Amino acid sequence: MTTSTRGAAKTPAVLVLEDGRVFRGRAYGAVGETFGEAVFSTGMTGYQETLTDPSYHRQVVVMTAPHVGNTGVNDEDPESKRIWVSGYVVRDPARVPSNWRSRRSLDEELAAQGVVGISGIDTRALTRHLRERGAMRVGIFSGDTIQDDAALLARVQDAPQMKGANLSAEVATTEPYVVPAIGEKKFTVAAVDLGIKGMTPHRMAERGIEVHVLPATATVEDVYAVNPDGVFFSNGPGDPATADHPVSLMRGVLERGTPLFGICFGNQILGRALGFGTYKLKYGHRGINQPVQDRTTGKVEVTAHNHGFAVDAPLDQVSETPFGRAEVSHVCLNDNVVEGLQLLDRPAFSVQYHPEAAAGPHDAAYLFDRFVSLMEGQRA
Ligand SMILES: NC(=O)CC[C@H](N)C(=O)O
Repeated sequence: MTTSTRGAAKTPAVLVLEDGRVFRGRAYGAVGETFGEAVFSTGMTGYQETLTDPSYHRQVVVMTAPHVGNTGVNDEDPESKRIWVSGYVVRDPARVPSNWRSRRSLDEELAAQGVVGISGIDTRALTRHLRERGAMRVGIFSGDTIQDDAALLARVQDAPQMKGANLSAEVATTEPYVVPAIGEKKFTVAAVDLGIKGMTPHRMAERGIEVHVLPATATVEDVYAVNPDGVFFSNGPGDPATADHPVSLMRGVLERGTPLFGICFGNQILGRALGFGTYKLKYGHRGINQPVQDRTTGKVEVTAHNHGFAVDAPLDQVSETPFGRAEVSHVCLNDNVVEGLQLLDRPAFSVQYHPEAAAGPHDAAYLFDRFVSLMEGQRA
């Protein structure tokens, strides 16, 4: 990737999908080339949180909202230390950002971080294509990297697939760190970082939890060395079928009966730890308006999603697992995909979506309170 930006808005760019469909537009952000899995996000706000979510590592994100960058880039909203998307696709980027917190334009930020993007293409047509054909590999090429379409297509078809990708270690912390409780400390949680977003420990800290964030390679001994009241497994990039170490770590936690909560990748890990399979969705769920039903209360919540894989568990029956009975606690009302699991004989549950979502909606914030209740129950 190169990062020259001067005149990028006039530099031609080409987006090539692995099935040969081509879109032509203009460079946005860094000029150069990039590859990844093409996925679309329907969120109309929260682009900074999307770009900096480590779960988007190796994905090229297509924004269905036509105007992106309107509020520029601030220093408060990132979910991690850098942008993780491997490429960014927008229709009509803001020419003049306007917001009291804005420090620079999104175009400048993408360029400064070396993230290659494309603008000025028909993102609606591209999204419909991905919805019909499914998420697939893509390349974006601008400036000197443009060659004839056949040569570009061959390069896209050589790029790695998302299925089978083991990526947590590429994004997670290598050193443990502590996020202190806000106010009085009530609990200690060991959070296994598979690609954690900054807002997750914050949501726990707000509830009096001191969060010990541990590397993805943490062992059962590392987890129990912090004397946790609860253990958390984070979101993260890649294919859950490859996450053998987190699955065996989680089994160690389930055996001990410590309260356990998982989000997104963490839900897929719980699924696997219980003996269920995972599979790749055709085009996944990404956005901030996905309807989910909490089957334990019957309530419907509007939620933030970012997942391309899902757990394969029976919806309408209680399953016997090595850790007792388990059931599907949450389901997506658009397509009946499993969105949450809970154990009936042990204090453990997880959701496939994002109750921490900083850009909102916040309907699902109660799940952090549920985790607190499990930890309180264990003490009583
Ligand atoms: N946000 C996440 O944790 C995503 C989990 C997994 N990488 C998926 O795409 O399904």
